[in-house]
Amino acid sequence: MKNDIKEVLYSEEIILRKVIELGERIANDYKGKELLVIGVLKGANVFMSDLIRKIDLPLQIDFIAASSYGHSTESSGIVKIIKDLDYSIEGKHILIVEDIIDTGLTLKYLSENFNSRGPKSLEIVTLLDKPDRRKVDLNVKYVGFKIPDEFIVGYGIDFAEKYRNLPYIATLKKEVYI
Ligand SMILES: O=P(O)(O)OC[C@H]1O[C@H](OP(=O)(O)OP(=O)(O)O)[C@H](O)[C@@H]1O
Ligand SMILES: Nc1nc2[nH]cnc2c(=O)[nH]1
Repeated sequence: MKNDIKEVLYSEEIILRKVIELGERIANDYKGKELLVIGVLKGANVFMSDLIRKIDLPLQIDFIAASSYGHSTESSGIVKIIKDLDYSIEGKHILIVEDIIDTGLTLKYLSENFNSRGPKSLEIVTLLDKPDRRKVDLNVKYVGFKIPDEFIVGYGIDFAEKYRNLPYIATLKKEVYI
């Protein structure tokens, strides 16, 4: 697996520092409120597990599994819900957790879907953001790192379901995915 890596962009230590910073900001913003944190599977799983342990507040968690059709490096824009939420979000403060925002199509679809269920508030936290790739407007309150348009893997993020268990975020050698 490590032979496929071109460059480590964010080490375990750098990621941890960012997760702590985001967790503290979120805890501060939601003080006194009941928070429901929703992870978008599968990619956000690793980030979400670390993040919730750095939010020093009582909170609940839930997951939704969404996927763009296709397994290439390009988002198709057609979002499919594979596993819906277990609980109602009506009247609750919702924080959606994503690993990466690219075109924004996944979160656009999920935000509209969630907003139609009547939450008290709805915000987004993402570890990685590729603003140059955005196809739709999105209001993202918490962003870990803004990254250029490079294909990355690790820390939950896959290529063809591999590399999710890398503890760092890295670029792949071109010959691996082309
Ligand atoms: O902004 P977008 O262009 O919509 O792309 C971002 C989405 O793509 C990835 O998920 P993917 O569909 O690959 O599923 P996964 O989380 O199971 O890997 C990522 O986790 C986001 O959900
Ligand atoms: N693995 C992976 N999935 C993505 N989805 C959107 N951008 C990316 C990326 O850079 N890497």
